[in-house]
Amino acid sequence: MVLCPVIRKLLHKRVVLASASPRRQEILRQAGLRFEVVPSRFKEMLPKALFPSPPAYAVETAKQKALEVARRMHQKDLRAPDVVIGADTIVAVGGLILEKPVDKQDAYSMLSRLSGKEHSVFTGVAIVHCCSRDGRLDTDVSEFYEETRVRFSELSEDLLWEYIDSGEPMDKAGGYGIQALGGMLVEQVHGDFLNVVGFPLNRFCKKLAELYYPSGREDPRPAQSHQGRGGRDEDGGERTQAAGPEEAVSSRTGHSPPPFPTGLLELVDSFKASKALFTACKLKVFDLLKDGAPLKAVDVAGKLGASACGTGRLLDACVALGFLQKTDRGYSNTETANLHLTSDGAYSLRGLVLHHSDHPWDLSARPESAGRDGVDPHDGALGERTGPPCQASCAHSEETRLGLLRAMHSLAKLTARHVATAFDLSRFGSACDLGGCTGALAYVLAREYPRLRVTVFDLPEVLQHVAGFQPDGPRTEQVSFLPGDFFEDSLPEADLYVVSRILRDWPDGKVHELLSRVARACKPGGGLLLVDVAAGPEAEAEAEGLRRRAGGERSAAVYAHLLRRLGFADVRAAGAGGRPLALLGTRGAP
Ligand SMILES: O=c1[nH]cc([C@@H]2O[C@H](COP(=O)(O)OP(=O)(O)OP(=O)(O)O)[C@@H](O)[C@H]2O)c(=O)[nH]1
Repeated sequence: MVLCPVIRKLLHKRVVLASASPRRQEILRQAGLRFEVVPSRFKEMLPKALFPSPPAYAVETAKQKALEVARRMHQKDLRAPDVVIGADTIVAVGGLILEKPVDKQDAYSMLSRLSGKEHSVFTGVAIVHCCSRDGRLDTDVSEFYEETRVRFSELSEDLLWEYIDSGEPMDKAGGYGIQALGGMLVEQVHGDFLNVVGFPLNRFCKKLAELYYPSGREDPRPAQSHQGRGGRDEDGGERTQAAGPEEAVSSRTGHSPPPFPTGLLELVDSFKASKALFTACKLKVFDLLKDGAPLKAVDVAGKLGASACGTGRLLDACVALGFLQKTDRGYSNTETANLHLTSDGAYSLRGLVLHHSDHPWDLSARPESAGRDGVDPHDGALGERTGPPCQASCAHSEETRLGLLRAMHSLAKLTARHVATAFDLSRFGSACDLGGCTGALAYVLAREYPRLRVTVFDLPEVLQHVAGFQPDGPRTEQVSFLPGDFFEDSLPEADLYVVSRILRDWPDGKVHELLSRVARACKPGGGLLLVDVAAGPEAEAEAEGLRRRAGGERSAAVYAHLLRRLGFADVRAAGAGGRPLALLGTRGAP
């Protein structure tokens, strides 16, 4: 079947994943689904002998997991989510069903049973559409399963025990994790790999497509049957009620709707997601949940002096965004939140988030830029506009400038080591970081290259604040600060010029002017390190479109082309965390 973009169909629904499996959460999150996680309390103890086949068992377990969550959530708030997804993964070998091992000995007997043989991995999935009406919960279950066949090599006793002692088998069906160490055991996989990991994403999308893009206009929904009448869908799955996707209604009334405004709705949705993050940071939710025991929504509300209901919604939104986790004991921070969203985390980005929240337009513009010589960094980035009215006032206030410095400092600190090590810069003896602000990158460059002397060149009104941002530990003599304007003054002499995170909001003309000045100042054999490029070909295209609309990064290809035109040769790109990060060009002979 032809796949359609289906995940977006769930973006505007409240979706709950009834699973504690981190793998399922990751697979679905990476597919772009937004959801809350409410692990099911359903005990996986259905009598296996009653099922005609192993997948029938997996499907029923998945369904019971999802229904348990739907009912519990409905009972709690008299409001069920729109969709609950449940899944169950099992291994079937020689008529036996293997689930998660209960102890090491159990893991040993499972793995030795699988050694040198082929087995099947089945994941049953239930998609439960819920509707609370007059205090009653109506559910509509669609279900399916996927099979993947996996062949193991012959496993030596030593390998078996070494693997078991790694601890990996314990929370995995069949006692192995194909995505990690367990991959060593596997000789052949026939079918969907993600199905083995715990969630058959491809089949899930096809199922959603069946539900949300019904084929014929006359009878838009796939043939369905109802619970109690023993109906089965084409996968052998039981359906309790017809699914209710919106297209079905419009087809029945004969009304043909306009094209679905996906981009617009996604924009609204991402605004809501950002808003939840901004609000939680402002209210210091992550500070509150740091280190301590998990807290219930009412307790968080009490400490914040906010309403329990609103706080609960905010916390659930943070769970869906991956910043909080929710268990029976309450809410607690995820690793990401501890590291980046608390006020005093070593890599805190809270300042950046707060600045984004208060000054969405001047975030990346340099603090001094607005109003200077009538140059507006957003010119071009936002068409003919001469600058947002908010900019003059917010960019001039001292408090705003400090907030912006804090934001830029935290971001530079977070990425500095990646930037400093993206290329081998040991051939350079001196560097000049243009607009290097608080010196966050300069200090890391100095630490990585003990021979390198780094000058931070920035406006006097910026440099007057840098004392408050000096790094911990011994001050390095390698770093010095020089006041100046890189558009007006001669650039300090250096073997390497660094242009990091300052170009994104400038119009093309200003970018060209600055890089031309760098090219003129750079000696043959000298370098230009340019940081802040958009990721990947798709992201590049998107970045170009987005940048034209609202400012932002340019693609690596655009910058590389410009650097070559300006006389830089051997322009190379390097990335970090799977996305492009920086370009290094070497100045050729003029
Ligand atoms: O190769 C791999 N095979 C299986 C897994 C993981 O194994 C578990 C299967 O257990 P189950 O389906 O019962 O799910 P739980 O983890 O108990 O979570 P629920 O709350 O949904 O019941 C599953 O986590 C797979 O991801 C694996 O990681 N690799």
